[in-house]
Amino acid sequence: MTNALFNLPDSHNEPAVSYAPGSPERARLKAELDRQYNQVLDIPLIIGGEEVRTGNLLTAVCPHEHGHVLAHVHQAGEAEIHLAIQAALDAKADWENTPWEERAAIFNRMASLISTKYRYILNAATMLGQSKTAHQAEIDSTCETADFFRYNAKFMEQIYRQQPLSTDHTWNRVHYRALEGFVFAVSPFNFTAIGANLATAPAIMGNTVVWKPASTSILSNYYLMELYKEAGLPRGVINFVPSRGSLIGKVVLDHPSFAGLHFTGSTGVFNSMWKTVGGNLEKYRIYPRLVGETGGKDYILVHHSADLVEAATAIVRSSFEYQGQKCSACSRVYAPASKWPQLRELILGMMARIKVGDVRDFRNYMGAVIDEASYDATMRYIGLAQESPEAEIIWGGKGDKSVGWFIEPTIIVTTNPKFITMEEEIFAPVLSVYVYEDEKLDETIRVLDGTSPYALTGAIFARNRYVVNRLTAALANTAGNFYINDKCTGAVVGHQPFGGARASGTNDKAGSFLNLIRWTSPRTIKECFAPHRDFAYPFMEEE
Ligand SMILES: NC(=O)c1ccc[n+]([C@@H]2O[C@H](COP(=O)([O-])OP(=O)(O)OC[C@H]3O[C@@H](n4cnc5c(N)ncnc54)[C@H](O)[C@@H]3O)[C@@H](O)[C@H]2O)c1
Ligand SMILES: N[C@@H](CCC=O)C(=O)O
Repeated sequence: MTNALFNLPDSHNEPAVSYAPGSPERARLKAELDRQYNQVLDIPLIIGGEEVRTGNLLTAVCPHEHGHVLAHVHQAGEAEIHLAIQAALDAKADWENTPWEERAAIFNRMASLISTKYRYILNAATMLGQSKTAHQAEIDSTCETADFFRYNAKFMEQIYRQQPLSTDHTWNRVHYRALEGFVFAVSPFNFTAIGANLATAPAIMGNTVVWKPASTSILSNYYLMELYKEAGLPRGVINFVPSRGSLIGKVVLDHPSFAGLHFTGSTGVFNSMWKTVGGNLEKYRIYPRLVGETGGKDYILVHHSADLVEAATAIVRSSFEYQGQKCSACSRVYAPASKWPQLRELILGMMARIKVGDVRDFRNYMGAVIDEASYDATMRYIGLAQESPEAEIIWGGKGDKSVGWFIEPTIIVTTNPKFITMEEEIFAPVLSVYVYEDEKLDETIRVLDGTSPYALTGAIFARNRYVVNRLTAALANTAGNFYINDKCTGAVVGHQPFGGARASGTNDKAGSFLNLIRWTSPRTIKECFAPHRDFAYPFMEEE
């Protein structure tokens, strides 16, 4: 429809439900958990709106009960990947020419469906398939996902309103085109909301997408596709292509119409894709946009002026919520020697209250890690700490993978600030602590800055304002998301644009207009109302 300049509904953040004992929401979530636990889905590819079954199947299981199958998932081969690319290209013209307010309406409907019918479906799928507790599922698959949809519609509107100056005789306009080609979205297992945002952020800007979800978050990601369909997203705009990463990466990145990569995952995978793109440059029609948010080795630095209860709370929450499997999770702490005995006691007091187990039991604070590879890798790191004279495990340290991939929340204290667990991303419930001499704060800042290649999130705890100011300046390049007297996890869409630098990614800030800018190729249009009629300059006729 034309002949009106529409205003979008105001954006707001979806309020989280508490699932308190006896609440109707808790009863509905439990019922949905039972429904999904007691069925085995057959999950197809979705290409151009059609379900495609290849018969080449992977199983999706509960990480906390790995013998329990949730779904059989059809995997794409080379032929289906080509079909998905073609479906995205076929859908492109209609979608990019759809008026922006129509696209925004679909996104607002997606958000409304999440806050009502799909809240329980997505939360249950995220709990069962990714082993999140009810609270962690709620803030991810409901709140953050709905927030991405509502706010991205608003950010699109903001971008489109950015227009250049004009004069009496010229009208200058910027036309925010979609990219010429299709976008490849590749998502990690750990946030349902990230899977949602990686595919839909390019889509709201008029692009069509080939989406490769992680094999270990397939259940919730499949329900997202159901939601998009129910909200009226046209066929072919997002094509759902579960597949082996290395296969789909090779086929897609080889295609001349590949126009952009929207990736979140490990640094190694992103680096390898970037290299492949570099080697293929001459094949492409355009320079592809490469957006990748990658690994982290996030820290909390405690100053002796800090409130220790607040610091201990932040350390425990950001290290162990969702089993430490947030890219933002705290995995190294720098604690002042003068306060370490009290801080340690406070932390251990909280640890004693943490229960680990099946997430359907709402008393558990933690579930299992995502798969056997993660379990084995984490236990190897714990083994290194057990054997080292430089490290002492002061909490946890054991694992049991007989039923689920369970690892005790583990705290290592090391005398070596560059001990391997202070340096490498483990992506599991393992926290390392280095105790520094209070008077060596400057040296500790330098060590912190130079210890790990990552720069995603970091937090400081101090009440001395001069110290807050000094640390904020000195640690400027150590984190793309920096927190003062708060935990280093839990960025909220529209409030804390999210992304890191160094080896943590391209810092294109999910949850802000900065990310959406990457999915448009602006065209400047100058129209002249009084074109010149004589080519000559005035001084050409006389000296
Ligand atoms: N910075 C952020 O915002 C952010 C957010 C979430 C997770 N992460 C990071 O993600 C990682 C954990 O997630 P993960 O284990 O799912 O990451 P991963 O890198 O193993 O996988 C990410 C995705 O890439 C796919 N993939 C793997 N190889 C591929 C290839 N050659 N071509 C194309 N796709 C390929 C995987 O199948 C998956 O879908 C951690 O490093 C974490 O820090 C970062
Ligand atoms: N945005 C989330 C982390 C996403 C990565 O896994 C947070 O801020 O905790």
